[in-house]
Amino acid sequence: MRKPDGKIVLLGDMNVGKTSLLQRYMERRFPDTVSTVGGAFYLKQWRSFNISIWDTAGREQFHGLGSMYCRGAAAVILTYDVNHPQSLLELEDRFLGLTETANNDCLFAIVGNKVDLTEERATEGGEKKGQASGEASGGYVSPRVPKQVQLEDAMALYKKILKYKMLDEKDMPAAEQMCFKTSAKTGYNVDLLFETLFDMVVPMIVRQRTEEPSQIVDIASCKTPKQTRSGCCA
Ligand SMILES: Nc1nc2c(ncn2[C@@H]2O[C@H](COP(=O)(O)OP(=O)(O)OP(=O)(O)O)[C@@H](O)[C@H]2O)c(=O)[nH]1
Ligand SMILES: [Mg+2]
Repeated sequence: MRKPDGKIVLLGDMNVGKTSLLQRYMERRFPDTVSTVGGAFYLKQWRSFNISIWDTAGREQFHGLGSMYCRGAAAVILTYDVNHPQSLLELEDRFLGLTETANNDCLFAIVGNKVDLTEERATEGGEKKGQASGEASGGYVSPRVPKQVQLEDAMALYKKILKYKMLDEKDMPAAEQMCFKTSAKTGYNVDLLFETLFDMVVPMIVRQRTEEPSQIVDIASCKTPKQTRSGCCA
């Protein structure tokens, strides 16, 4: 197997849909998933390049492995569930620190998954119009307007990450370009997410390749240093 040319890593809390996003993209389906143990990767050929996409476990007990998976990453997909604001906060508190091992010019995408549920809930909310807010249903009090994460919150986190990484906003893709709302269930924006990143990662791979040879010293072409009379190198 040829060594992958670039690496993309999915990070985020358990249950946000990392595995589902990857399976939706790679296998074009939305199968039942089990909570990931450790990590797993897919290889995607994009143009003439091989890109590995790593799925990681969000469960706390596997947290220590995260920085290992991020080693040498060209891009990290920080995933949250749009219906669980806490999962966005976790990205900053728990997952951002794991990206220290990624490449210096690593790209960050912030992805709010499960948008299909917000649409469902909005429709349900509309149907129940007229009911008292927070009305008890079978003992469970459901708020009329569910708390959802807004895209602006994700964009604010993106800008915070650039500051934290001491990256100049001018040199990096804009927040609007790097914050996505997706649904692994319907496939909404899933291709856009992965393929936007592939297109951004490819020039990084090419740049890396052109920079690398200049660091290699060609011993054969090195001239033998002239000897001075005293025997020291000139
Ligand atoms: N409605 C809906 N459900 C989703 C979506 N994505 C994932 N799910 C469901 O959410 C649950 C968790 O999905 P996973 O993909 O296993 O989550 P994960 O982030 O990989 O979780 P860990 O492996 O534990 O870190 C599963 O029941 C999925 O079917 C989505 O876009 N919409
Ligand atoms: Mg998983």
